[in-house]
Amino acid sequence: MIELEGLTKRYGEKVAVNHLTFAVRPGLVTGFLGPNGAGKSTTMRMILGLDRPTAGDVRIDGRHYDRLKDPMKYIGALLDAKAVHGGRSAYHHLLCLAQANGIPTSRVHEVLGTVGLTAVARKKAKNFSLGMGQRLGIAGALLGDPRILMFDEPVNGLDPEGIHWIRTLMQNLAAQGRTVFVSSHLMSEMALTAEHLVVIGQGRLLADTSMADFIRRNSRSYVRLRTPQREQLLDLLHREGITPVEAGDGALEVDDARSEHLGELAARHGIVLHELSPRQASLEEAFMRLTAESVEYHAHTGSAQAPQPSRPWGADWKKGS
Ligand SMILES: Nc1ncnc2c1ncn2[C@@H]1O[C@H](COP(=O)(O)OP(=O)(O)OP(=O)(O)O)[C@@H](O)[C@H]1O
Repeated sequence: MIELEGLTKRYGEKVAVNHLTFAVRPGLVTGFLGPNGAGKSTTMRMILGLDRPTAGDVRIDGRHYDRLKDPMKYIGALLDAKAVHGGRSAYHHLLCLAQANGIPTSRVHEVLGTVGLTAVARKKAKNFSLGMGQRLGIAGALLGDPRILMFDEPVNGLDPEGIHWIRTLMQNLAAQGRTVFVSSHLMSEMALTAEHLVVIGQGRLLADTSMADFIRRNSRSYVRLRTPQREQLLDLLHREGITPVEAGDGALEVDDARSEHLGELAARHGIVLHELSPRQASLEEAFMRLTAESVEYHAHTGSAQAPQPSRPWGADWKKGS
């Protein structure tokens, strides 16, 4: 279990992590989500005692990282896969780590097998592909057979096979009862991997919820309507007890409605429709809406920009679990 309490980190004027309080529980994969610059890496560095909190506290199984005897046996982490001495072979890299941390050599062979690097164990790490480097970093995290594992953006830049492998590995580690905490800025990836979600934006906690709950609340289906007779359509919908949402581009959205029903209703009242389309909001869209206000750098092209919220989704379930 990892427990954060009011964890805060300031760099001068910049508040990178702002009073974060949550717990990462064993037996499941917890996704740590946030847009670029949200404070995920800073939080993970504080968990590992690599950065000092400005305020607040973080404990690993009830203790501070620097109070852990043989910390690699409690918590294994992959923060930066490139942080390897390139001139060393995979085997020697892991052997050095094992010897420095009182871990038996037999574990080196075991973890090389687990991550599928046995055949290239004697090759120099500097010749490794991105995927092989990630696997080596993960082998290092697994070396002490820790109950807690933490991975910072482990699938960044990997091909689909590598992504699938890491996803399965994390789920297997959680199924063994371990605590698995993994950061990402991709909601779609987390939806396939994590059972629990912690979302942050500009260092602040935006959501701490089960994935099932997030999906249930955000699998919004709606019908999009566009008409040149907007006022008449609004009046008609209100008379029928239907409250549409303004889409921002002149269109109207009606939640949980059937397009046939709305189309027939408009036809009966002689209202022309230019659009009548059933839609399903994606989880990625829900995540972008949740974090829209806390994204540091927006793209300025319409297509790449986060959708403008027609209403603040997620506002009603912040921190709900
Ligand atoms: N050493 C530092 N000095 C000053 N500012 C920093 C430092 N480290 C991080 N920051 C700032 O703190 C904020 C959080 O950064 P952090 O790297 O933790 O975010 P992140 O969520 O991991 O982002 P990314 O997904 O881009 O890696 C950013 O605005 C960053 O510029």
